[in-house]
Amino acid sequence: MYSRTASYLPSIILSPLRFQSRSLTTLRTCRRELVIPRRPLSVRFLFDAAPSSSTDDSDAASTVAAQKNAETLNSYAPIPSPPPQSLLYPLVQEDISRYLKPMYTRRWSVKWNNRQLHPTKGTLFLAKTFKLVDYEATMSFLRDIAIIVREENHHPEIAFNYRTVKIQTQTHRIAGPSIPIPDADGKIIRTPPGLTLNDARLAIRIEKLFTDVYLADGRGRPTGDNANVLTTPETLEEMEVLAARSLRRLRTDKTKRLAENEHSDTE
Ligand SMILES: C[C@H](O)[C@H](O)[C@H]1CNC2=NC(N)=NC(=O)C2=N1
Repeated sequence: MYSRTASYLPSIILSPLRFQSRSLTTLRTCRRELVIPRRPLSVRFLFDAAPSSSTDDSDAASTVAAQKNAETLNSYAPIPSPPPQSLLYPLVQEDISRYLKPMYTRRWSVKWNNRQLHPTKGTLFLAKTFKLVDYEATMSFLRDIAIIVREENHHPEIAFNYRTVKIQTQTHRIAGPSIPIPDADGKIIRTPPGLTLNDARLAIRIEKLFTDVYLADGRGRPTGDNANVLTTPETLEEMEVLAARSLRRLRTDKTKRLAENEHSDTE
């Protein structure tokens, strides 16, 4: 794909006349080849399939449904108001008790230093693996999640399979003191990733969607109690221990990678 594009490019550069005589379709194909791989097909599909408009009736119906959903969800976890973008502080004890603890009983957990879905970022994530009955249900759930994600402007990492959807969310830069993390170019100072009210909101909305729609109509399957033992920090101290541990790992790994790069440069 890239090689076809690459072999075409010199002819554009070397021969403007020949380039002009080529059909625009070829150029468009060429551009498409360059653009499409940057966005996974599944994600394009999800957004393209989002409903574009709704009638007054369905607006009214969805408002009623939304109120009903809010009541159902509030029975186990309130949705926090979105924090201002400039005040993305890590969750405090009250937030953990109020928003995360009820979610732990629904198989959400805090993953630390998880590279499985994101090879370059470690540290804390709020995560859950959902189970569905078939691929149609999985695709539908992903589409519904994509709508919530767009509304929240908070983008979790998502991996999916035939009947499972793995979600993990973190806030890339939390407010607070900066911590030096060495990057590819050398040492930089930045605030580390962490968990904020944005992550709690997103997780609660996705949980609400799954419970009220997918579990309710049988397309979602309850996650059994025999699922793997999950990490569920209930106090700020426990959360900070995890954060410190994962950051230490992140920094050590980056330093190691830097050293390896230097080593290969000198060879
Ligand atoms: C400016 C914009 O709001 C931010 O870059 C958002 C976008 N989506 C995001 N998604 C997630 N998961 N974490 C973030 O910190 C984040 N930041």
